[in-house]
This record gives sequence, structure tokens and C-alpha cells, in this order.
Amino acid sequence: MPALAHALLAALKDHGAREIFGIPGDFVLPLFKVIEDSNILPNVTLSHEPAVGFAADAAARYHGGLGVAVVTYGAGAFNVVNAVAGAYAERSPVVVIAGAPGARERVSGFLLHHQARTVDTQLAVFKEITCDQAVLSDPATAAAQIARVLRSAKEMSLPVYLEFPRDMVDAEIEPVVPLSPRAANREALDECVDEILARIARAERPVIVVDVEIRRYGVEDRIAALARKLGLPLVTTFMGRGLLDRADDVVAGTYLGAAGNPEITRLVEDADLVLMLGVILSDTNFALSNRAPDPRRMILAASREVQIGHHAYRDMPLGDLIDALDQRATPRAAAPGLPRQRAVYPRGLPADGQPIAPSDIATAINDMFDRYGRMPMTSDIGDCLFTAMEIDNTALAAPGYYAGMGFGVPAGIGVAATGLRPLILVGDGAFQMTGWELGNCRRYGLDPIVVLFNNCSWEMLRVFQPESRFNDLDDWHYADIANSIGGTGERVTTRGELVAALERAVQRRGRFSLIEVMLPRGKTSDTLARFVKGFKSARERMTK
Ligand SMILES: Cc1ncc(Cc2c([C@H](C)O)sc(CCOP(=O)(O)OP(=O)(O)O)c2C)c(N)n1
Ligand SMILES: [Mg+2]
Repeated sequence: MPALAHALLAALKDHGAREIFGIPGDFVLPLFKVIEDSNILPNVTLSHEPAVGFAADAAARYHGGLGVAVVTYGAGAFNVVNAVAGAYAERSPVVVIAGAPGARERVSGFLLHHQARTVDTQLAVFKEITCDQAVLSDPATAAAQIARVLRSAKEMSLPVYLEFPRDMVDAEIEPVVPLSPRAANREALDECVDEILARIARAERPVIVVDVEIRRYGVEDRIAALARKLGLPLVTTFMGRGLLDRADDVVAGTYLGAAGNPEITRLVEDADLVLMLGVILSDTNFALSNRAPDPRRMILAASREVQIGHHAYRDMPLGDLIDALDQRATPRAAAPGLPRQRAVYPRGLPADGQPIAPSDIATAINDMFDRYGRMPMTSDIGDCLFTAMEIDNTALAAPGYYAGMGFGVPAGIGVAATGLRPLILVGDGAFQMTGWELGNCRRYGLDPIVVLFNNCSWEMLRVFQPESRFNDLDDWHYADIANSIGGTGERVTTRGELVAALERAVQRRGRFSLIEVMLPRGKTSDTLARFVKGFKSARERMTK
């Protein structure tokens, strides 16, 4: 019978994990030894546990498997809480494996180092931000617990928690046998699909809106095929930006309500049927809607449920639903006059001596993508994420709903660890939190390109509260520091310098490139300016 540590690592791989991110501690040193010696999964250690969580989250979003974060008891596990909370909010399947005291320590009578309130406080905290949990303290049940928890992570596309007492590493257990996924009840599925198709047939102006779950459940290509077959226009939400990046003919654009392209906004808000697939009904997706989501004209397939009007079908895996829709749908011609052409993104930045505005960065990146192909992207929260809306539709991992800072750089490292070369967008405030994780790139031969929006400001806060002096940040000269932590940094102040620095970064391989773009305080991207205007007028409407 295999030892628990080996059985767990093999099970993680069987369930779609591709790598491990972590920081060891004495409660997980024996486990880390097995991780390193067995090499069942490559192990990437970082410098601070929030980054471990962000990297595991982004890796899962990109490879479509499970993200894995291994941390020590207490101090390490509580450090990763915010990243796991963000993964929960954005439905990313991160497996948290946290060390814990062994059986004899638990009854030693001592308060143990790293212990918060009780020995089980850690489990109690993670119960709030994971969809399933297990404490692997009994060899007789450990295999079944692992199988159940890992299936939960995959089926719900949510984080899960496995507590690993340090005296259990060599415990012999049964091999972990993956549980088969739970399919939809066939009768209920057919009834649900027939109802949806009937609603589509009666609609005059139907539209499909997609969001992050279509990536989490790996159904993007099938949804693109269904949209073509049904002749329906399709848009992504703000959070869903970058989805269907291989189906340009299908995606009409990104719905941003009052802050977005008026044609896309009308397409959604004038629709008499909105088919929402994998959509999170969050404020960042819909707060700027001129028309609140209305159940009578809405079908929402998310979180393994399908809500139609005021009734719901339970246990409807999105993949089963899409396959059944495709099987039972008859091809329809696209309704005339719908925006089928791709959204237009700015191109042709003059390489001149003019100062740089945030939207110029989008234009320069679009030009670079035209020359070298689109790159997968990660972005932090801040104006960099709003600027990303002006960049061509390429794969993107960003905290568009949870909106936690610090995600961008570690997420980019996580994506790079999957074998891709990402373009990372980050503001100076967020970079101050986790940007230094770039110092780990050299050890793993990772060479992301980082575009740092340096406005020496918490600009997103300033646009809402301009009078506050605490939004003024100092200038840390990030490009200079990049050179001393294994990368190549360039500080640019003109559009010509930006174009040249991007060119050099694309050509430079084997070390990370950081382009520090100096931006004036008070100048935001065009998209953020429209968001702020939309939020302020929405707030005025609410206070009337
Ligand atoms: C972990 C964390 N702390 C605080 C915040 C609040 C917050 C923002 C959101 C609203 O909650 S935007 C922002 C400033 C971001 O500054 P920077 O990275 O330099 O980007 P930019 O200058 O483009 O704004 C803060 C502090 C947050 N979202 N996440
Ligand atoms: Mg800033």
C-alpha cells in the first residue's frame, strides 16, 4: 500500500494538477521532502504565501486542472486565506494542503507554535472559503476523503482544503481511486434543454453572455460551436474578458454596461432573452447596467444549476447542458444586423516623444501582438485591468470580481510555470505588495514580460476621492530594482521609449523583463474614466 504523501500526490496528478506552489515549514517539511524527492509534480516555491495562492489559482485557470498550494500550519495557512477567498469568489479550483500537528502533539497540553485560538481554528477558517474539507488523520479513511474532496474541487470549480498532520506522511493507505463525475439526470436535462430551445425560438433579439465558468469547465469551444449553430451573438462579461480567445468570429465584445461600447450594451440590454452561461452575477459585471437583470428574460446556467425565469433545475453540470443543447438544437441563421464583426481595438501608436497615457499602453501592446502574436495575460486590479479592456481579446486571468490587489505578478509566475510566456499588467501599488516575487523567476528559468503602470498613486482610489493625500505614493524606481533581482528593467517616459522597450522585451528570453511606464497622476485609461462616470451617475440615480 502506498504512503499517504505519495498517494496524495498521485491523486492530485490524476485529478488534473500540473504543479505545486508552496512554502515549507516544520509542519510540512516531511511532506515537502516527498514532493521534492518523488517529483510526481514539479514544485515551485515562492516568497510569501499570498503569492502561492495567486499562482495556484492562475495556473488552474490556464491549464484547466487543479491549482495546488502547500503551506505550513497556522502562519503559512492563514497567510494564504485572502488568495483562497479570491479563488472561491472567482470559482477557481485551488487545493489547499495545509500542515498540522500530529496526533501526540495535539494532546500534549501545550499551546503549539503557529496555533491561533484552538488547534482546529485553521480548519474552521478554511471551512468558510472552500467547498469541501478533510483532515487526513485516519489511514483507513484518507483515500476515500481525498477522492471525495478532489472530485468536489473539479465539480464545483471551487477551492478545497486538505489538512495534513505531519505524523501521517508515511502512513500506509489504500490507493486513491478517483470518483466518477456526477452527470445530470437525463430526463431533467432533456426537459431543461427543450425549455431553453423553445425560449430561444420565441425570442426576437436573443443574446448569449458568457463568463469565467465556461473556462473552468472547459466548454469554451463547445459554446462557440453552439453560438454559431444557433446564430446567436455572444458577448463576455467584464470578468469573462479573454474568454473564447480562439473564436474571434463569435465574440462581439465585452459587456460593460454604461461604461462599454454602446452597440454591445444595446445588444444585451435590448435583448428579449439573455442566455447567461457560466456567469457570476456580480456588481463588477452588472452594476453599470442601465437595465437590471430581469428573471423573465434571463436564463442563467451557473454553479451546476439552470435558472429559467423563477424556477431552477438542480445538478446541471455546464458541460452536460451544452452538449445536450448542441444535440437537440437545429441550426439557425444569424439574425440580420447583429454585431458579428469583432470589436475594434486601438492600433498604430506613434513612436514619438509624447508622454504616455494608460490607453497608449493598450495600443502599443496591440501593435506588439500584431507583430508577434497575442500573449496570455494576467492583470492586477487597478487601472491596468481597465486598460486590459482596450487590449485585443487574448486569454486573461485577473481578479475582476474579487478585486484583490497583489494577484497580477504571482499569477503571471503561476502561468509561466505552466510553460506559457505571459504578459503581466500591474500598477505600482499592487506591485509594492507582491511584485518582488519576480525574484523567483531566475531559479525556474521563467521570463514573463511585466508592464508596470507607475503613476506613483493609488489612482483608482483617487478617482473616487481626489482630496485624499494618502493616495500619493512615492517613486520606488522599480526598473532599477528589477536588474538586481534577476531581470532586466527599463523605465520609459515617452511613447517611443515604450514601443522600443516592448520590442526589446519580446526578443529577450531567459530572464524577466520589467517595463516601468511613468504615467501622470490624475490620468486614467479611457475605460476607467467611463467606469467612474458610470458609477457616479448610477450612485446619483440611487440617491434620488
Ligand atoms: C489587497 C487589497 N487592498 C486594498 C484594495 C483597495 C484598492 C483598490 C480597489 C478599488 O478595491 S484599487 C487600489 C489602488 C491600486 O493602486 P495601483 O496598484 O497603483 O493601481 P492604480 O494606480 O492604477 O489604481 C486599492 C488600494 C484592494 N482592492 N486590495
Ligand atoms: Mg498606481
